[in-house]
Amino acid sequence: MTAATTAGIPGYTGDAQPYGGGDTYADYRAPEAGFPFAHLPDLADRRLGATVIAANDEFFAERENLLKPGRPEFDPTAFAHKGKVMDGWETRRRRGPSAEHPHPAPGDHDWALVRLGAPGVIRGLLVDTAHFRGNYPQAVSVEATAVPGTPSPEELSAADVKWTTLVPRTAVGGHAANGFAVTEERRFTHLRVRQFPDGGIARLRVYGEVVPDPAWLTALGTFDLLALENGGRAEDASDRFFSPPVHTVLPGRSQKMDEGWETRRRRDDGHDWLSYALAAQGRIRAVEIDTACYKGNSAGWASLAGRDGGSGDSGEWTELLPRTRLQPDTVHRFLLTDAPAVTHVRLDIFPDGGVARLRLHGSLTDAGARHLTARYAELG
Ligand SMILES: NC(=O)NC(NC(N)=O)C(=O)[O-]
Repeated sequence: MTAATTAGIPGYTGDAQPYGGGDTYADYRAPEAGFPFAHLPDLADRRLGATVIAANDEFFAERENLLKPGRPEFDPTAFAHKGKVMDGWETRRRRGPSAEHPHPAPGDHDWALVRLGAPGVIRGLLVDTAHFRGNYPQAVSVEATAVPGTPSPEELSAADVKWTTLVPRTAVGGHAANGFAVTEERRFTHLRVRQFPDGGIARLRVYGEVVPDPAWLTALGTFDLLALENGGRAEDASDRFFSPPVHTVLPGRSQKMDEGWETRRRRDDGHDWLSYALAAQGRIRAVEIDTACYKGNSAGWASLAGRDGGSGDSGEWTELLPRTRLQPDTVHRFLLTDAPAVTHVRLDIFPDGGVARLRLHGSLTDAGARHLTARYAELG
């Protein structure tokens, strides 16, 4: 069944049909228009260092599957000692206390604790029950908290930890993309996911905006002003055909071609581009343009421009790096002298192709540091 929920996001409930062969996603329930928050980074991305630090039960399938990249898969022939092999987090069936009371109590549930890879403001959640057709949870809830440092599961479970409810106990559907809009304007570090009374969830995605710790960035002094983990954002692009722009600001280097940003082959006389917001106003001193793994399809040339104060069509673009030849599968390094203070940059590539990473090493201006500090305080 499908019921309308908040923000026009469909709410799914009820079983999916038993798998009857063929395309395992043929009857998967998901909104055709996608989710209004799915363009945002996943704060629970393993590539940012997120992890499922604990769960009370993972009898059929391990909790870590919740954050695996990529789509959950289903092999109808795969069985192991514990039962059906499932690509998700799945707990055993709960039983009541006696023959007279064989069913779980109303409040019985399983839980998992998730540390976000980059703390931030959460705008939306996906509780994906793909392939859990008759063994998905009847309902789920999601809570969030902000605990500094690296708390243990025991510390997170302490009575004095304040949890904020993002999703109250809500019925979900089997083999469905159960999405929830979140309106809590707070910076969070950890989530607690509960499934009532038990069952399986394939993936958890936590879409939002990274809010870095200004004290850490100030202590660093010089850092990558564009890195997602530092609060940088890929805002818009001319093309996302093969892989998304956010890849260019992820940690580490690409190991495969699809781990960067690659546009389709242009058949006109135009060129592709990507626009970004820095963590805050800063001065860039060193630029890295990495075309790792793009050997026959690297961007041919690239230029970089910056503006101060606002994205969109306001403000003047200032050239930071003129149009420069790029080599395939190469880290290019450029030093900038006396670059102006900017809040946004634009990477233009000619005519098309791939860029794996863009790194903009520099420092926050005083105004940039003040902006970050104020936002950090405002978000509690
Ligand atoms: N057919 C099943 O999937 N059974 C059980 N689950 C697994 N993974 O075996 C269960 O109890 O939900």
